[in-house]
Amino acid sequence: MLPLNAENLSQLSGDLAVPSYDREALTTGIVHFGVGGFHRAHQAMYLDRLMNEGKALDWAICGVGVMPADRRMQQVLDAQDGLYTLVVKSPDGTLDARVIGSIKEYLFAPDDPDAVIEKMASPEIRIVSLTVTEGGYNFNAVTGEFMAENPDVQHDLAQPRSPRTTFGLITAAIERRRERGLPPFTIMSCDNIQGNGDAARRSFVAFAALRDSDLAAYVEGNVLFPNSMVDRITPVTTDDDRDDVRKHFGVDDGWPVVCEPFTQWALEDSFGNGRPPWEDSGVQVVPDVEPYELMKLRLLNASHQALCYFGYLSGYRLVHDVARDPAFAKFLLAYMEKEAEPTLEPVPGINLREYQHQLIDRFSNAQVKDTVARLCAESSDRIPKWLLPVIRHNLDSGGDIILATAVVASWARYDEGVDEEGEPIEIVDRLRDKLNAAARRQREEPLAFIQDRDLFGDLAESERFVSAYTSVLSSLHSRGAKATLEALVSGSL
Ligand SMILES: NC(=O)c1ccc[n+]([C@@H]2O[C@H](COP(=O)([O-])OP(=O)(O)OC[C@H]3O[C@@H](n4cnc5c(N)ncnc54)[C@H](O)[C@@H]3O)[C@@H](O)[C@H]2O)c1
Ligand SMILES: O=P(O)(O)OC[C@@H](O)[C@@H](O)[C@H](O)[C@H](O)CO
Repeated sequence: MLPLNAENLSQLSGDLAVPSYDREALTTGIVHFGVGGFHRAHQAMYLDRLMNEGKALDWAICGVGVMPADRRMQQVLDAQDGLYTLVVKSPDGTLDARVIGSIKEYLFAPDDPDAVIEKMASPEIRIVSLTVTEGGYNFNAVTGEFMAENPDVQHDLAQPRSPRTTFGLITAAIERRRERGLPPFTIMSCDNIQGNGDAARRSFVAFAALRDSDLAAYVEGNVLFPNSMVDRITPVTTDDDRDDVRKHFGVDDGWPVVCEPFTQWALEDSFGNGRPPWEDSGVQVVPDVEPYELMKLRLLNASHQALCYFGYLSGYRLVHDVARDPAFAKFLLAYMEKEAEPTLEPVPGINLREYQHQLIDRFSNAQVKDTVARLCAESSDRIPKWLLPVIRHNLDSGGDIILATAVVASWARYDEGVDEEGEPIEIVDRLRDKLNAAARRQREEPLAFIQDRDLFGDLAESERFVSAYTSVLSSLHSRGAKATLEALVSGSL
């Protein structure tokens, strides 16, 4: 079995496409924080497309990991010269696989933060991009305020020369470039947050302001933060995925990526120091990304939350099994059509009804094997950003709220940490202890879960919301998830 690395590329099977460009000749133009599955299925893939056409050869990526768990990515990518296999899985079982070559280097920040700062301070770096999860921006989802009390942020403020966080590292590089008379890089967020560029700007300016006001003014006035909508369902890589790559392509890849065929990226053209010709690789470069973002977050991402807790409590563990259950498909379509769509503006070039049905098809792709567990993780970073805005909008406009509210109640039921068979549920959430403690009180105090103002703001003061929420929660307790979902679909709840 051939290990995947630069030396072995020429010996790989003909079924596996490999970079047609000279990787030795690439120069690095982008530093990317959070090299996980998604970045490797999306941005790195778009750049690899360009490079295969002889373009963007000065925009190779230097990956950066800041979390302890990222050491594994460093080890794998170092051993593989930055190469990995991207396997695109169609619903009919067709595999389209290629080795992606656009990541040239990888730095693990905890080993040498200064090397990361120095890399970003070098003139050839013109973009710093991010997929550091919704929680990575460190703002309160209700107030939007940067959470200065975060101990890692406090560490970086006390020791600005050896920072730990994305904010500390990137801000130090902005300062160093400024001292050297170099123009700043653009900071490009690719996370699932509404106004992700604006949110990144707020967080970076707020962090800089905690250091000094002049630095904050410099970031605010000189660094550009394009907004973007990014989309491609990319599950967590499994050992079966590694085995499949060995079996089908005869190559030993320590960390391949599997994803669906669909991919979309709508991006604002707001770059201060150059950019690759993204539009030549299928990226939609648009003047205003907001309609695309709201469509994607409120239809796709919020539907993921709509299916995951009800799905888990109904005994499902794989997303396609949930989406193929007719009661679930009806529930998701009803949520999208009756509650999410009325909150959206028209989206240029997109028929929203077709988009909704296409989502059910995408969720139903059995080859991708996305897990319900992936969607249930870090809910406290997702529900307030994707679903609660739909509820608030409809409370203000007098629109329907029962289905979106039911999703919140299903999250509260899930966070009790025990399923309908009495088996433990493993809650993965940085707020797990607090959420679990509140959810465990709710059989006696039905509002316990939603009284957390950091997550729900003043929603628990809305009579209409509380009435819908308590009736669904009570049904979840008395009838269980599947019967509750069926009652919601039939309109009897
Ligand atoms: N997986 C998808 O289907 C998908 C699709 C569209 C967008 N996204 C976006 O990409 C993000 C990452 O998804 P993924 O599937 O690659 O996940 P992943 O777990 O494979 O990778 C996440 C990366 O972010 C890093 N990270 C997490 N918290 C961080 C923090 N506080 N500071 C710095 N780095 C941090 C992790 O260490 C890791 O490198 C999502 O949260 C989402 O915003 C994902
Ligand atoms: O990865 P997250 O945390 O943004 O959210 C979980 C999923 O909803 C998300 O990953 C989707 O699969 C993705 O946004 C599809 O493009």
